[in-house]
Amino acid sequence: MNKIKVLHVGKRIREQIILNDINLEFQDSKIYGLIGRNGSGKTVLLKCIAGFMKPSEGEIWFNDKKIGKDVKFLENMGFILNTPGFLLELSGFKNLQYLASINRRAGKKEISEAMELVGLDPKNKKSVGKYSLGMRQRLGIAQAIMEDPEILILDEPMNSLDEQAVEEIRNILLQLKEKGKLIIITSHNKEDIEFLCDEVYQIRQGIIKKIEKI
Ligand SMILES: Nc1ncnc2c1ncn2[C@@H]1O[C@H](COP(=O)(O)OP(=O)(O)OP(=O)(O)O)[C@@H](O)[C@H]1O
Repeated sequence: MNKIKVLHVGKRIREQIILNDINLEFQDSKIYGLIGRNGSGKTVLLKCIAGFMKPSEGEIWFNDKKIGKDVKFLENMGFILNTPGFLLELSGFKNLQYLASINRRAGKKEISEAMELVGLDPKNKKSVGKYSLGMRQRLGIAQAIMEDPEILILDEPMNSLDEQAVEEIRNILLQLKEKGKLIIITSHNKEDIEFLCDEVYQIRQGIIKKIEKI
């Protein structure tokens, strides 16, 4: 059973308070949504949870390990944060192979399966530079799931996707939840959040508030 605890987390960037006393708890088999205006701090919070950014105050725990102390980064995590940077001259498959060589947890089979799941052909030799935005976004999702992580942190995973793709990705996320994954997503699309998330939180002026779903 995985649990993430965010305890009294604050973040200041150059005297600006981005996050103020954030307290949250996340667990397996659930999808959590973060909403808020542009610049409200959603990405900063996700980066703190992942261990890519250090909170100014407070602690983040992954099970019995403190992020930034016992472990550098959240363990067993797949993520999309910012636009995924791919090597434009290589195919999608080669890009994922390159990224998989870092952790050595995903081989050719796992990469192909992740690509097929998001509707990309692993045999397609087209270079990523010639991919549409939607194809790149799908590749980003394939990269996040190829190592079969227990935790998924996805910053606007539906960006640039058309209606059909959004529907497909929604179903994939729901399947992953059924498999026991802990998923945190941000979205500007209310419908995605309503449809997908078990719990929704809004960040406003650094403060987080649980939104009761209608
Ligand atoms: N590395 C950084 N250096 C300076 N300021 C930053 C940095 N990262 C974020 N900020 C500032 O923190 C605030 C929150 O940014 P963040 O990216 O978390 O917003 P967001 O809610 O994800 O917005 P969006 O919906 O546009 O993605 C913004 O004012 C941003 O300018």
